[in-house]
Amino acid sequence: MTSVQPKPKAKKRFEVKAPEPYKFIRTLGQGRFGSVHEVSKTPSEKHFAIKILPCLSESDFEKNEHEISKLSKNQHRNVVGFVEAIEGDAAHYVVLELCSHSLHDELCETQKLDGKMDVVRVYRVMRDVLDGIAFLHSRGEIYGDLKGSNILIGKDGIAKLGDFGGVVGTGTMKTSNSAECGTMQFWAPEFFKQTGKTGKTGSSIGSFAGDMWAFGQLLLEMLTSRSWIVGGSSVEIEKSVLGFDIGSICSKEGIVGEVQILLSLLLSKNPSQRISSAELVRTNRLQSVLGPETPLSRFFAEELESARSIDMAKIESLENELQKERQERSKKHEALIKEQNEHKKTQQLLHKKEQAHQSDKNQSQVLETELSAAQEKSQNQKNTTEQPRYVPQLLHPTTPGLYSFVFTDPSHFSVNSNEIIRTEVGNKKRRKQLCSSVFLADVFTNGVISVEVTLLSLNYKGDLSFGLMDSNNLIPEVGDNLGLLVENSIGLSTRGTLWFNTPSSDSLEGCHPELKEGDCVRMEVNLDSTPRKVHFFVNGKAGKVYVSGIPSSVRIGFSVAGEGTSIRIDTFSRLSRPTPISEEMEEIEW
Ligand SMILES: Nc1ncnc2c1ncn2[C@@H]1O[C@H](COP(=O)(O)OP(=O)(O)OP(=O)(O)O)[C@@H](O)[C@H]1O
Repeated sequence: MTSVQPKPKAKKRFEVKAPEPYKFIRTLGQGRFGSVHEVSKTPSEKHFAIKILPCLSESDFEKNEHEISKLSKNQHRNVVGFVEAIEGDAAHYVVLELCSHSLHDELCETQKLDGKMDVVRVYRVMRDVLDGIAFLHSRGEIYGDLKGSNILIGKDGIAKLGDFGGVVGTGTMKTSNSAECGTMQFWAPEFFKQTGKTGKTGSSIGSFAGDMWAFGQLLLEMLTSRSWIVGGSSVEIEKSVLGFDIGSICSKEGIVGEVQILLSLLLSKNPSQRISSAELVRTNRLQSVLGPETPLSRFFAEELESARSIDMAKIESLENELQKERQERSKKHEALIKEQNEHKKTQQLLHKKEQAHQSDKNQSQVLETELSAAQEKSQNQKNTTEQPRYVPQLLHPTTPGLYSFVFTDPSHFSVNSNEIIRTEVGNKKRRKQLCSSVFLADVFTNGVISVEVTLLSLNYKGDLSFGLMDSNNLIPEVGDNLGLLVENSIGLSTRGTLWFNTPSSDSLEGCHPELKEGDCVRMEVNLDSTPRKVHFFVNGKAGKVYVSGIPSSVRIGFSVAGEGTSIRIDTFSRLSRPTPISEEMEEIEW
């Protein structure tokens, strides 16, 4: 019997088949430069996404290597997870974390239903995107292709930047080929270089300010549920971008106050007036999409009404004034505390002296031995009752150990996995250690949150404070004081002092022993109890006091003064139940 030879198929340019040990499951999408597929890995059966980038020429090879290198070197909570890259005969296979959908899908769904996206959802997604963009910008990288289909929503619900084909470092020129330079609908006006003929594009596409324009377009699209850049051809799109006027869109859509200012700062046609990603993170302006209006936003809205344009200098000077006022107040507060502490010390010394005169020396020795034995006994008892009885649960279960941060000034820190190192101390001319702060990106409003850190390296006594602040505060500026540098904050300093920058309490010395390198500090914030509470543990031992009446929404972070000081975040979890507060602990009101 002769076997029938199958007719040879026409040779494909590259095979849409997964490389070993991956098995093809289904196609997820098709981009301009490659297709994306869901695959499972044998033998674990874990699912991933594989992006197939054809590699048919030298220039394809370079472009693919560039994308892979940018993605693998810039891993972050808000960047799609890179697993590995496999070089095939005619393609590069990039294995990625499998995400559930793109922001573009979500926007299409909302538009189909004729609805508007919930503002909390808008805020959450855009804050994730901003953190990702700010992270890239802090490393001198431009994202270059921000749009809904490049924002992927992970299985963990976190928005991440995907598709690193557009990423370039500063100083790198991009080609003028629009197919390789992001998507025209998201191009900033300055990228359309008018040469007399419309449709001609500039030679350098992509800048930090260009990323912020695209961020603004995306935010506007999410808030209004429609895209404002229209047109089917490049000429029409160019016309639409150059004629774009955020002022008239805001009045048409009834967008006022802080949100209008935010959009105007992002969608300013002048790139030098556009807000930077670092400034947007620092000022926390994005939070305005959540409303409600503040007196400051009303002031700005009135200003806008009359001027119809944003006076950047005025905004900056207002913010500087506000900041100065805060710093003055916090200096006064600190001086007052110092004075009170000095007074307390003198009083205590006088009291001790009096006691020494009155008592018999021998009797006092007997008493002291009895006292220390009793203290030891009670400490032992305390330790047994304070064993943590909770089941830790990671807040970001799919990316255990990787957290994202908000910095006073990212250039003052370097982050290596969960280790945060203070690299710069600011204005060295002043020969002073200037304090800088770093916060976990999350704002907490409920639950029992436990954050445990190890002090890896301390530069000098009292150079670090670990605590929380009211999330309504702006991220503080670099400054002279420790504490968290702002009002409505508390922190445990490495001197063992509990700092209070609160309306009703003074800082307390000796709450814990002085902290040293290698010590492990845990802060437990209970936002579910009435009143809300926070307490600290050093190497498992609770302090003498706990704080009640903390704000309903808080940020957790550090203020660091010493150059080279480093901390590691060991656990960051939600506890199923709070650690009981011992009756011996004193309650101090916020
Ligand atoms: N890691 C992933 N997990 C799940 N889906 C993904 C993943 N990466 C990409 N996708 C899906 O595949 C589609 C194609 O992605 P790709 O990045 O190749 O192109 P694009 O962004 O849609 O288009 P363009 O190439 O024009 O930028 C995306 O729209 C997205 O829906």
